[in-house]
Amino acid sequence: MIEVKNISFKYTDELILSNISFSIKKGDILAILGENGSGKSTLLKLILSFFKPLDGEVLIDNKNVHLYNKKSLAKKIAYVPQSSNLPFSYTVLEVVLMSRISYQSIFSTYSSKDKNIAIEALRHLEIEFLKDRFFCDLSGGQKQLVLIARALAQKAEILIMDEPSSSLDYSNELMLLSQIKKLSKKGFTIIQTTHNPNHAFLISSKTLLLKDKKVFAFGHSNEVLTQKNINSLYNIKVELQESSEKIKFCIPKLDRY
Ligand SMILES: Nc1ncnc2c1ncn2[C@@H]1O[C@H](COP(=O)(O)OP(=O)(O)OP(=O)(O)O)[C@@H](O)[C@H]1O
Repeated sequence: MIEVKNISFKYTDELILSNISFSIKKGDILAILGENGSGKSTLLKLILSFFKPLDGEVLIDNKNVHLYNKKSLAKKIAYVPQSSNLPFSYTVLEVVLMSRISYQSIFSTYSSKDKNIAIEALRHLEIEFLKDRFFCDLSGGQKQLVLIARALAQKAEILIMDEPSSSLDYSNELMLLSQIKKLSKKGFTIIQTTHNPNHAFLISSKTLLLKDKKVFAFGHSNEVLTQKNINSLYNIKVELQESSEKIKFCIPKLDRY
């Protein structure tokens, strides 16, 4: 359903990504991990068609992303940016309603159906009470939840999230992971970048590790997130253990520091 084929990319002279290939299916949750600056956000933006790759292509349902028009692509794929500084001087409800623009003709305004969908998305994330607040007055975590609600209201089948839980408190972080898992069971495909291997163990069917501009490993999370790979990826020492529910988790060793 999403195929990234041999893409390379540079902003200026220096290559940022080199010959990246992988593919995922409907219902997959893909975690992308790598050091700061390894190109995770750039890769998301290439999938979203914000940039054109130097070489290679991204296919969604066998069609190059650059061949979709804006509205039809917005019905396929929604983006939750790494964002708390977006300068929106709108209410939360208005920010979420922005996602419905691809469902309107040029002259129409938001319908009551659009409003209901926006409210439903806020309710889903338990933040309906924020609907009349100004987005710019919210905390970083609240803003993040609003942007996720905006993506849900877009009703796209693919969600691309850039470190979605980075500014959430522990409870909201777990709520978000559980929501992502539920969405994948409903057939949504989710790609998220994360700095936490435990998030990948908890919910991701697939994991992609980026290192030195290339794919360091890609495949089923439990096969990719080995002790050896995590240690090499970050140049750290971790130990892997397994919970009583057979979920692996990572314990860092601090003696390297
Ligand atoms: N607009 C830009 N112009 C020039 N270089 C850029 C631009 N955006 C990112 N870069 C560079 O591209 C490289 C990859 O950045 P990117 O944001 O994709 O990394 P990342 O893995 O998402 O990082 P982090 O984990 O810190 O969020 C970095 O060296 C960064 O400085």
